[in-house]
Amino acid sequence: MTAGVDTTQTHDGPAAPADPARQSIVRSLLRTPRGLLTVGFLVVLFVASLLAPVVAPHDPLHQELKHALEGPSGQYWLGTDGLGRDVLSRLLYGGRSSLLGVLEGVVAHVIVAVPLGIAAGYLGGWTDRIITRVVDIVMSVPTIVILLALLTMFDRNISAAMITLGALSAAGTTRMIRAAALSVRGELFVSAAELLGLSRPQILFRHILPRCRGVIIVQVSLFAAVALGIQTGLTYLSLGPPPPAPTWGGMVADAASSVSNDPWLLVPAGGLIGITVLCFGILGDTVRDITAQSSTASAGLRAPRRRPEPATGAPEEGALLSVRELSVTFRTPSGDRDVLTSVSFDVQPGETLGLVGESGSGKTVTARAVLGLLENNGAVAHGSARFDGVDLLALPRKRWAALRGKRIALISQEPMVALDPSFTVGAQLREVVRAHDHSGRAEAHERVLELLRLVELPDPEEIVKQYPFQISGGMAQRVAIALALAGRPDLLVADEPTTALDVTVQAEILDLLRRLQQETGMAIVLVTHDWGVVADSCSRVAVMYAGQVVERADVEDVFRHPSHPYTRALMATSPEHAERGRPIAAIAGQVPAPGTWPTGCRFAARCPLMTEACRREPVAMVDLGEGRDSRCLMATSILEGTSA
Ligand SMILES: Nc1ncnc2c1ncn2[C@@H]1O[C@H](COP(=O)(O)OP(=O)(O)OP(=O)(O)O)[C@@H](O)[C@H]1O
Repeated sequence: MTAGVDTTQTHDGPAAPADPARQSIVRSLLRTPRGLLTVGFLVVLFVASLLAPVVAPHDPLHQELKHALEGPSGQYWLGTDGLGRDVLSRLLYGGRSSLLGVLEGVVAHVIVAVPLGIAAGYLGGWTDRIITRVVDIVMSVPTIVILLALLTMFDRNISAAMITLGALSAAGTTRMIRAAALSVRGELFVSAAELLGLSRPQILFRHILPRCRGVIIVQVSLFAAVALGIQTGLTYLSLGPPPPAPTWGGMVADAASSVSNDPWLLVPAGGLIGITVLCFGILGDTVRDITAQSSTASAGLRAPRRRPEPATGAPEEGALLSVRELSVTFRTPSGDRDVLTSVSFDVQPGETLGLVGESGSGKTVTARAVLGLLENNGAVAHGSARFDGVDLLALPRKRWAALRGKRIALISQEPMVALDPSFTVGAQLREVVRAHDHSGRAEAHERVLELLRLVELPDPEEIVKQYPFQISGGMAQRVAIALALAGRPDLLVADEPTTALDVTVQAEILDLLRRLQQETGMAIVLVTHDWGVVADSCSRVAVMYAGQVVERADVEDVFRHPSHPYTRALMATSPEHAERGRPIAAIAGQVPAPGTWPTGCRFAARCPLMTEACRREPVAMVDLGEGRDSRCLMATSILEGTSA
């Protein structure tokens, strides 16, 4: 393996493409012709209405009966109404009350929907259940009946009606924002932020809210279109400001009454209302297209949250982390699936434990369950994970905050998804450093540079200014390691930290982890399927197969004498064990998927040593002494060499 890092290298892999979520929605909107056209139209309309006293060519109330019902002319650009009033001026003045009504409704809509939707989606649990029920009830309320009653009670107060409309219609928007927040909550950078010790308000304002802004803009635009339609309808029915005050709805009503004498009169008011409603709709659709990825949030399946049954089994003497009988269930569309059963292992301070196994064997689920980061549809059904004497699986959320990032940290396979693309590397590191050290800006900046030097990143002053998509995968993984080290953790969970990187960078990152471990004395749980990595980095290993640990031992023992046929087969498939000139062996068959596990040994169908006894009943872990365990009936004879 290569030691050290080429400090002249700035890119050790292709840079990731820019994340659309990072780009300003407004900028993207203005780049599309329809976005530019609709935004331009609405801005001109708002400004012209606001400046009506300055820009309107006539007094909107002034009557010139001799000019009644005239068509467009040099004097009256859009003609006159039945009382000889200038239509253009009335439209501009009418726009003030119509657009003000829309604005009032939109403000009420946002004030109600955004906090409720975000709270329901991000906080979940009871908050979500209560908000969802209230939303369901409000959605069944007939809004228009309430508006009509309100206008009768409050003497045609259109502002009260629009504010009520905004608040009542917020129910649907609350649902959409909830779904978006729920999906963002499941993203790895949010888990990583939680794990790095950031507080909930910090995560809410810095990570969740910006990600939901696309959905918010879409919903608000669509609501504005509806609000304008309703506002116009109410003024059409004379439920708004009384005549002669100009309103768009009132102008349509006037035009309708004289449509047989002058059909033109319907065109300016009707056309303007139609185009404005259309513009709000197109605006919403365009923003939806731009933020398609983030707005297609789905709530997903949720597993019942239940307190895991405590596991028996004493922790190993002096262990920093002691996982016992860990079982995890996922709720899937085809029913509940056990994905882990009775996983147990120990990690001593300062040591590296390798979790090894084929794809789908349950390594990542084990790591995430221990860290309290299971996806929404997953739940720990049984077991314990004692960290320094405290059972992590039984910890309430609040007490997790005291451990996350400070005593336990995570680095994942995809460094890019663990970094929020909306912020520079420096901003993200500073935020985490300040959360841990409670330091000032300057002090935090110094610590950030120190961390970047610690992970051997060249030119830290430059890197702090970069966004994650501007740096390479290898550099991003170093930043992720720096983030993890910010809280000076005792335990680092590294989930295949080099899988997404190219081979030379993999070696550098593993060297870096080893050096950091020697310097800081932290323990590491290293998830990998690479025996080379196990040999180089781990002191102990837990081999996983189909949701179980099938062998636990010191690394030297495993390499010298594997006691489980699966370990033997897995090692034989490792490129290091391939004989020159021969193809790398593969284990015949596949890991059985959760839900299809046999009653007996789960490896039986692929095992060369399988006997009838193996299929009969579940195989328990056999203690082979000297810290070795194996889930194989033949383990002793394999070690004694009496089995082939
Ligand atoms: N959210 C989920 N819902 C349902 N099943 C899941 C979920 N997450 C993981 N699983 C299942 O759990 C099993 C173990 O997955 P896990 O990701 O832990 O495997 P792994 O050993 O880490 O594999 P890899 O090396 O490919 O990452 C797999 O069968 C997987 O399909």
